[in-house]
Amino acid sequence: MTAVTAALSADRPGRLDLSQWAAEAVLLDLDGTLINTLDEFDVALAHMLRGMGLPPVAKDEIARIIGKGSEHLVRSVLALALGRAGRANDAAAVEARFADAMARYYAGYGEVDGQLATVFPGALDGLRVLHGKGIPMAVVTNKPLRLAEPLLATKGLAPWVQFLYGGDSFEKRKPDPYPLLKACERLGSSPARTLMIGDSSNDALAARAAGCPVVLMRYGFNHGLPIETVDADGYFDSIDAIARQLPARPPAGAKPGQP
Ligand SMILES: O=C(O)COP(=O)(O)O
Ligand SMILES: [Mg+2]
Repeated sequence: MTAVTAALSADRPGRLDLSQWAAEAVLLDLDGTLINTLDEFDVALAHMLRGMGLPPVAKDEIARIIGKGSEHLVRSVLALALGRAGRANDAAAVEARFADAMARYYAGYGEVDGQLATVFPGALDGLRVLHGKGIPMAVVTNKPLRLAEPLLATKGLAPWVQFLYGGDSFEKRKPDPYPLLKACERLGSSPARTLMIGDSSNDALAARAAGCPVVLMRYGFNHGLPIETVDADGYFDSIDAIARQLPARPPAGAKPGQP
């Protein structure tokens, strides 16, 4: 039995007892996990739609679409707005406007990147605690690097994170396991000993396929669905709470079981 299975079969079936499980590394999602970026998405998309002469889309509708990358977000919002304007909104109509919409979206987002976003309570402390325990971290987001990089820096999270991978870092993105596997490779950790912390089914699916245990934040977006409907190893209200439970990483060279 692996240590993960052993910890899972403890007194809370289906849940991973983090205090009994030594993490070699942690992977973190960005939007909805570390940072609340809903207001930035809202402003950038409003800028895009205004410039295209299309009606606005509500914030709660945007919250349900976030998490699958900018292209998916822009295509979905375009289709919604075109439909509301009484215009054709099939795939061909959306594709015809896609490049223009993306350019407007990036321009709108670039003006507010990091300014309207807030770090979720406990996220920064959580990163500090993980760092103090010697656990290396990487951020694996579907947000493009050009937006993710300044955001992480502006919000003061960058110094705690070894690597950042965006939705455009590789050919495949979450829910594909590829970015998680590449992050593990770079961190020198085995997937089975690397904890993914996310906020959506996208993160959970990618982690399951990569063989990483996964815990999910209750405050995130998750495509508008209750988070506990997603198969995961635990559900938490703050990253701080996760970080405090995990044991410190044993020094390099220590044998399993050694203090
Ligand atoms: O869809 C996005 O742009 C952000 O997604 P994330 O939740 O992977 O950070
Ligand atoms: Mg997310």
